[in-house]
Amino acid sequence: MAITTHETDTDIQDRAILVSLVTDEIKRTGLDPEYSLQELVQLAETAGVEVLDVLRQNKETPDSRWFIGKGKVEEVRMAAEALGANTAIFDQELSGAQVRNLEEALDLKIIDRTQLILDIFAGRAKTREGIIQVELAQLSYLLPRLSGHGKNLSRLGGGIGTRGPGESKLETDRRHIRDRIGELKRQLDEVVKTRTLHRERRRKSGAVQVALVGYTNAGKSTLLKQLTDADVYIENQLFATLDPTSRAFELPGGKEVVLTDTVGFIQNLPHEVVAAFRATLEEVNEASLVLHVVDASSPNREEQMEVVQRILGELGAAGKPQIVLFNKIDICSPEQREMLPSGPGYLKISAFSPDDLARVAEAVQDELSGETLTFRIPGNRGDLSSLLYRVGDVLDQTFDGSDILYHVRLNKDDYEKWGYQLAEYVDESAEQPAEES
Ligand SMILES: Nc1nc2c(ncn2[C@@H]2O[C@H](COP(=O)(O)OP(=O)(O)OP(=O)(O)O)[C@@H](O)[C@H]2O)c(=O)[nH]1
Ligand SMILES: [Mg+2]
Repeated sequence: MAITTHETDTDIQDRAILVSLVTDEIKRTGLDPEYSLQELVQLAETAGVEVLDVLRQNKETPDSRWFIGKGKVEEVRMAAEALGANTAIFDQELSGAQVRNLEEALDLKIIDRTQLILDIFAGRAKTREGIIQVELAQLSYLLPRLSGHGKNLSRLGGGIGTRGPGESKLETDRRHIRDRIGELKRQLDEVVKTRTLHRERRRKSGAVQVALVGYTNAGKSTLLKQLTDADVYIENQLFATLDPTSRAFELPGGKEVVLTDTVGFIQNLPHEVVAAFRATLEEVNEASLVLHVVDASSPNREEQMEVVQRILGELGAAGKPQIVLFNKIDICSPEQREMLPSGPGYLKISAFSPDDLARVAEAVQDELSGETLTFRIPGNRGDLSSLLYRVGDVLDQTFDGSDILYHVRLNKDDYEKWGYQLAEYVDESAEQPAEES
């Protein structure tokens, strides 16, 4: 099986040349290819690969045979020879034919970004669900890339080490892989059913779900640990967490919610991966509140936030109430702090500051229990006054000329339902300024 075999090859250290091709299409996306490449270096190191060199090429369109241009292939070959590389890792997705042609031309193991990510996942998966999902993603990625024949076929799924699904040579047969995919999907359905039952039970017991989401390495697991004393794996590397962990989390008012840590997101997260990890990521959809953890110290903070919002959208969770936690504020430069947006829905925190953790707990409580607003209702609008009493918890009322000022605690859902009638009567000047760090 895919996961258990990788130990055998760890003595053969992967020594790699990284390659990035910047096409016009990539330029049009506006994404920074250098940032992607930096990340590829981190991913490679996380996978235990020694990075020897990084080569780049600008080209209108990819070469259909080798992806990079012929001259560049020669350059990679010479660099590999000079530095003693045994692997080339491409930052963009390669077709099956391109992999085979490159292998032939370079006599190196050829891996692309997606395979590298899946390989890291394979090394991390601990739960049954995680293991099934990784293998499913690997095989879904591999299948359309299996065409033609040859010795290279079995190496195609090899990945770093031998964690790839191609480890067992027999499994490189297409039909066999299709069968296996079917089997894995069935197994996953079972796991999903069990998970759904658990969730149902949790829901019936009235437990409210809060999900920690964010870019990989933002500090999600650290926050779960700091907030709940959970014993979770924390590492300064990409994709430290693969399987979701849930812990009870007590809010200041004594109410308990369930806080869930999830797999981190990354740019260019391949579709196969999102699809395969849907079961895990379902947790996010079940949540009443999303805590979006951001590494505020990252120079790529904004891109990372966009990636997270886009993937939340793909999961159908874009409209969830969200609190953005700008984490790692302790290592931000004054300029970085200055640039951070502020206001309601944004908190600047360090996961290591007890005061900040208390503010997170307060914010979660406020968000879940609603907010206190002041309404200025004209004295002749008895209908609105009674609506306020119906949908909210009126804390006090004072008279101001011909108006009545109501201080009301509103439940979020109710306010969303009725707020359109009341919105224009919110008295902004009476609001508390948003809490700031
Ligand atoms: N300085 C500082 N470091 C932090 C803070 N929060 C987390 N870290 C560090 O950031 C690194 C990543 O933390 P994790 O909690 O593993 O991050 P994650 O979001 O769970 O990452 P993945 O599971 O890989 O997606 C670790 O080295 C943490 O110690 C913080 O507030 N300040
Ligand atoms: Mg984590």
